[in-house]
Amino acid sequence: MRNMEIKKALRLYFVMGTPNSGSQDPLAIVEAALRGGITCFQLREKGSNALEGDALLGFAKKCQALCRLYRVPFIINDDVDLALAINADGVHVGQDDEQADSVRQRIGPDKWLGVSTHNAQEVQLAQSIGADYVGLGPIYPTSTKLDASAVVGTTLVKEIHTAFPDMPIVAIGGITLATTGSIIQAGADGVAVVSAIASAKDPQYAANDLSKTIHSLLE
Ligand SMILES: Cc1ncsc1CCOP(=O)(O)O
Ligand SMILES: C=C1C=NC(C)=NC1=N
Ligand SMILES: [Mg+2]
Repeated sequence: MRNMEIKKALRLYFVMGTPNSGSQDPLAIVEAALRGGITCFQLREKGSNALEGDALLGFAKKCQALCRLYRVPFIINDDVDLALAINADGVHVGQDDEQADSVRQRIGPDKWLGVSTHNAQEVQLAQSIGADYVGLGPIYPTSTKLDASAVVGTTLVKEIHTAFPDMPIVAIGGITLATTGSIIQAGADGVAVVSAIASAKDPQYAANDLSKTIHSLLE
């Protein structure tokens, strides 16, 4: 059943773009994260000196090839054209991006559609347009997304999970190994992280620690 497949994929959801890789080789970080056991990868190419055009297309294809090797879903953030061009497994859009319902028209029923949400009203809207999952956050303060909205905390995770028991929920924003357990226990199906893996001195090890913690809490 698709819903269960998606909930499992959300367990350890790595989100990254080349600007998040510091001085490291971004593709090496993606591969290390895959080796460490991430369950989903999202290419979120945003911010200063983000790749564009052919450079972005080439990098996206390399990430997609790695994800295929590790049998991990490959999601593109915001850029629906890119997602369609390379036949990504899905797209993730924010509240301010192309209206999620027109995205669903463009990508069709089989690709995954994720929507960023910050409150119950936005989750309700996402559900009504057929989102496959919601990203909920920022749970904690984050310096990765410069225009993040107000911190919501794990209380909202519990609230949304209770109000929308079937909606797959991935929490995002300032999440670390230390806070992952309480987020899962609040009812999230998984955690989405950028810096906890991308900025780790050993991204594979960081991903593996997160994976072990999450899988110790979920059957
Ligand atoms: C993309 C996004 N959306 C809400 S917070 C965030 C960034 C999360 O980055 P980090 O895991 O480093 O706090
Ligand atoms: C903003 C976001 C929220 N949630 C997820 C999963 N990805 C994002 N880019
Ligand atoms: Mg966006």
